[in-house]
Amino acid sequence: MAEKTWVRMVTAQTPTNIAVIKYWGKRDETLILPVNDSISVTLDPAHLCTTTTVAVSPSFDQDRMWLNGKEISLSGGRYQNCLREIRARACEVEDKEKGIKIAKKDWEKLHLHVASYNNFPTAAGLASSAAGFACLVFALAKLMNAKEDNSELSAIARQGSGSACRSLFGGFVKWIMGKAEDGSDSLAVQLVDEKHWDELVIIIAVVSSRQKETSSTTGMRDSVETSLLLQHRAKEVVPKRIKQMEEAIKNRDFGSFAQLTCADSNQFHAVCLDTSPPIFYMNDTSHRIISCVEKWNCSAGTPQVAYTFDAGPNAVLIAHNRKAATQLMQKLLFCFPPSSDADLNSYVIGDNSILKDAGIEDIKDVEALPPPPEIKDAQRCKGDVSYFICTKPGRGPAFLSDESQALLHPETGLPK
Ligand SMILES: Nc1ncnc2c1ncn2[C@@H]1O[C@H](COP(=O)(O)OP(=O)(O)OP(=O)(O)O)[C@@H](O)[C@H]1O
Ligand SMILES: C[C@@](O)(CCOP(=O)(O)OP(=O)(O)O)CC(=O)O
Repeated sequence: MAEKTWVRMVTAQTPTNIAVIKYWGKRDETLILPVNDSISVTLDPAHLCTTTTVAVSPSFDQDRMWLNGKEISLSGGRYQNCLREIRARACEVEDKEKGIKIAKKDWEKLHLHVASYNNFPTAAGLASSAAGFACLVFALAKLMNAKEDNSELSAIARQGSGSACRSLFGGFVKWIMGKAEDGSDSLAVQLVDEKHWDELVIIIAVVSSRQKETSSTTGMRDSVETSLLLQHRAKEVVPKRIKQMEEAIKNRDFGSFAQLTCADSNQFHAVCLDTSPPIFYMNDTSHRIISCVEKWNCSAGTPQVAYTFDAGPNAVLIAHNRKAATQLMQKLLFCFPPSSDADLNSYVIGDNSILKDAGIEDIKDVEALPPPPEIKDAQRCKGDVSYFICTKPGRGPAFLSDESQALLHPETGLPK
């Protein structure tokens, strides 16, 4: 090994994803092996993503990690499993310019520094663990010159958080549950890339950005132990739905896509209710959003928007196209206007150019919106939604080569 002065770094950016056929329940808790396949759509990293810098240096005396600027422990089993698996695949690295040579066997002794930043709330039901673990594994694989492809890396990210395996790809992604006891065939594959169905528009209603009461991990463990509906779902319902969903995505059949997405979200929450003690992830605002979309889809004759909810009250709304998204925004802003002192540009974030299409420039335009005709006696619930994020299906992980975007200092390897 060269002198004890160098620091080698890699920075990557990884998207989050939202399942349209849900993963809920493990058959192996340690390896994180699911009881059914799942399918997700990757969200545009321009609006929701994790940035992670990983560094190695002979001067580091222990593995350390900083999440959103605060040091956290890496001693947890999930971090340890990911680090062990990726270290086992590390290869020789040589950078003649910097005088760095790391032999394969050196990786066992060398320590790592990791700094990660989520550009959205952590542990608030917006899948920070998915983007986070995918980014960690993706960046480490590059740092360590591992030769595995993204599907193989997904099987490592899976051991950090199940849903993380689906964040190794853009577009629509399937997590194949696999059969092997060692989990080697439980990995993600890309169904289609983000260009395949690029007219879809996604609006997330952040109903609460507080940390949730029952984590996904605990919730699904309780469901596996107590819910009969979960067993029926995994065995009888999901396998058929996966096939139908793959067809709907391949054919860009929005009617079928929306019907399957909504039904699967509702069944996942029914499993939560069927769990003992029951788990309530959605709240009154979530239910009002469902009702608003259902009434509109019904009156339009064909589905305009699909809704899906993860382990929290936030709604992820997938609109057929820009026109449907514009109408959706008008309906949502009528039903859930911002509190009077709010600034519209911080109430609707992400790609908020949709506001312009909707003819909304300021709060006065929101106040003047007509009630959605399909909702009888539509109520206005000010302040029930914290904010909206407008986004779309997006690409998979990418490296950031510009050192100024690194989260660690290139000389000290400590957070900037
Ligand atoms: N950028 C990151 N890098 C590594 N680990 C992360 C990162 N962000 C979050 N995590 C891990 O994920 C945990 C949060 O996961 P949790 O499942 O509770 O919330 P979530 O993923 O935001 O919500 P959900 O999975 O329900 O959508 C954090 O405590 C941390 O351990
Ligand atoms: C409701 C879900 O979002 C559950 C996600 O669960 P996690 O992947 O967060 O759970 P662990 O594997 O225990 O880390 C549905 C989904 O993403 O498929």
